[in-house]
Amino acid sequence: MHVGAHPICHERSLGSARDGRRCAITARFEAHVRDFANGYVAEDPLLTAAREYADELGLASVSPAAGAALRLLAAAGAARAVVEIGTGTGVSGLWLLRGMRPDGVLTTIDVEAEHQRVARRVFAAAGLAQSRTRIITGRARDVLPRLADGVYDLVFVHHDRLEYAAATVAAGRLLRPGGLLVLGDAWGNGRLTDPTARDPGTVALRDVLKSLRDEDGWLPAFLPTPDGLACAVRR
Ligand SMILES: C[S@@+](CC[C@H](N)C(=O)[O-])C[C@H]1O[C@@H](n2cnc3c(N)ncnc32)[C@H](O)[C@@H]1O
Repeated sequence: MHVGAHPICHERSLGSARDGRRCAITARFEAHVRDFANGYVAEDPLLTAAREYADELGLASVSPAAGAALRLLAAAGAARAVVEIGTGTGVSGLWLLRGMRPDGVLTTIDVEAEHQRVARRVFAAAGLAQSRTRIITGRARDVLPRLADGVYDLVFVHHDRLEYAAATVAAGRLLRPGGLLVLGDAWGNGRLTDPTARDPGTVALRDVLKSLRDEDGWLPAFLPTPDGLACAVRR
């Protein structure tokens, strides 16, 4: 077991971030940062309800901090055409739509029609016209080849880590030059930086982040929201 002074609290403690243990001060600091980031832009009751529906279905949704970042990114890019892979109950979709141009269309894909039924109700309750969303039921790998090349401003990927690499390749084709790819849940539920985590989903996530960083076609940055957003602009 590693024994050493912790870089943040300078306490000598048994264990370190490396073997998954953290001192109490660091844990409190991390909780404080997470709570501040999630509370800085508060969710409205509709987003809270959509998140609760997701919880009931056993689905993860983007954190409030990640949702606010998605809205920011869509607004900064004046996004009109957005693809989302992983509709869920519509939490991330609603954040994206609120940042997009008023005439923008969200194309959102999910293999589970039941999840999309809830999302459809959430979008309607938000007062969005049906024309603002194109909700496609199907597996990402079957649907993505049917979407047009080079016309999308933003692609948000939030489904199955084992399919993030294929979705990234597809996004390279779908995005216009200057368009933005965002991968959700990019901390891999905390496993990304745990060197002992070698499950296939975590390994796949590390590989896709490395390829985004190292390949010429992307300009990458990692946004450390509580759940992590890996972003890259299509050159
Ligand atoms: C984490 S949830 C998405 C949550 C949503 N983005 C949000 O924040 O509200 C992942 C969703 O991806 C869907 N999914 C999983 N694998 C898929 C695949 N291969 N193709 C399409 N959808 C998939 C699941 O049914 C689930 O609804």
